[in-house]
Amino acid sequence: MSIALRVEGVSKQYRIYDRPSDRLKETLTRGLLKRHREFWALRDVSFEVERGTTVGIIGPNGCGKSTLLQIIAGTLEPTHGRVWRDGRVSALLELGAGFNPEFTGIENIFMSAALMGFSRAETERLLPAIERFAEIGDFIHQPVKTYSSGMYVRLAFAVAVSVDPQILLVDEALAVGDAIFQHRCMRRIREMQERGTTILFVSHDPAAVRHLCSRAILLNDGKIMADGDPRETLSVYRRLILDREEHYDSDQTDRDSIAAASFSSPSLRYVRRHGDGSAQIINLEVLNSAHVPVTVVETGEEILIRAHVHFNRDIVKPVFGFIIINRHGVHVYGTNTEQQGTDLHLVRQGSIVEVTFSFNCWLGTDIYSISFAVHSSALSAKPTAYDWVDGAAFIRITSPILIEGLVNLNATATARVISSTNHLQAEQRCLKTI
Ligand SMILES: Nc1ncnc2c1ncn2[C@@H]1O[C@H](COP(=O)(O)OP(=O)(O)OP(=O)(O)O)[C@@H](O)[C@H]1O
Repeated sequence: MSIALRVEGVSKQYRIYDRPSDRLKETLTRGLLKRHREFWALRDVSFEVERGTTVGIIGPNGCGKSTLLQIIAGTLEPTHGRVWRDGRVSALLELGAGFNPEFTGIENIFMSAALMGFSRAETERLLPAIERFAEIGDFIHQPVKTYSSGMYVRLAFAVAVSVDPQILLVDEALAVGDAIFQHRCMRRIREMQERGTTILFVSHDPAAVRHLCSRAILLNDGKIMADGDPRETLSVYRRLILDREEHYDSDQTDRDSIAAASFSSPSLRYVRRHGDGSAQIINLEVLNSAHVPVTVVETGEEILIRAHVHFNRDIVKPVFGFIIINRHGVHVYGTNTEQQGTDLHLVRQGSIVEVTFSFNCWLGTDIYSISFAVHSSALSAKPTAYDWVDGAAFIRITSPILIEGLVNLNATATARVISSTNHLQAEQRCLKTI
């Protein structure tokens, strides 16, 4: 087992001052007049992380997650203990951490890269990829204090993933990005997992922890309360929350994180696309039963996925299909015209084909992207994608009731009392007599 990261007996003490003037008084009296209370945000935290694994860090507000991540990133000194890391660490910390608000986006990129040991020439080579990933246009030349939180996190994430780190630390700031960006981030995180990057992922989103992490650590009051399989750790977390009688539980957190993600109108400009160009998907819409475009759909509602495809050459038996993908890259449902027995024998060059799939959308609550493709038959000797667009549209599924899991199986429930206490006592008396 190769270790990428070791946290040894880390504790962090903060000094709490009730008023700003108390700090001044204490400084002026060189500490003779003690005006602070001591507060331990972390107490004797130790763990190791195996190289190439993804570990989730969860816990209630104020339990020390961000403090721990900052100490691992090296931006905060522990009061006791130490951290050993093997390889370049790049961190997407809480909003506000990391960038200088007065510097422009470009200046902050150079500053962050320099802190990670990159030369100016190396950073210049990274710039186009960072700009492309962040996609904040000319704002990259403006001071970051003028950025919205979404733009800030786009730039911070773009920098964090473009420097090819061996260890990536991600604080939950990702929830701020819009749906398109969240999908892009999740895809990039998965690519990095495949390349063997070690990832520490702080999140309040149980679904994200379940899908991304092979292990989860629960922090509570600055101490490790559980460490192991994500499902087991999440269930300890759920019990903790219930015990504390807080106003939310982890399912609510699921819903909060979905609600927090603002929705952008879909645009084919922003998506991943491939194909040999024999046909071109011109547009894709999600419509409700009244044929009105929608981005928010209630689970079970009838929807139509409608695309218009232009043909640049004659094509025999083109197949049109879609896949619905959740935030974690899980293909939740997909079908195509070949499977549905809808056959267009020959489509002539210059034609535009309208394709419509309609169904009742029994998905669980989440944000989904829709990939749409036109391709040759899966049975053909050399299957070819004519045009394939990932993230062609985005929908958010809502539900009036809580739904656990990926799909809504629309269960019904019945319950009835089949034995009253009196019957039970009578039965017990009979049993004793026997
Ligand atoms: N600079 C500071 N000075 C004093 N106390 C601090 C400071 N930074 C954090 N704390 C306290 O330390 C504790 C842990 O904070 P931290 O931000 O690490 O928690 P967290 O688990 O990330 O919380 P959240 O889920 O709300 O982001 C909190 O009680 C917080 O108020």
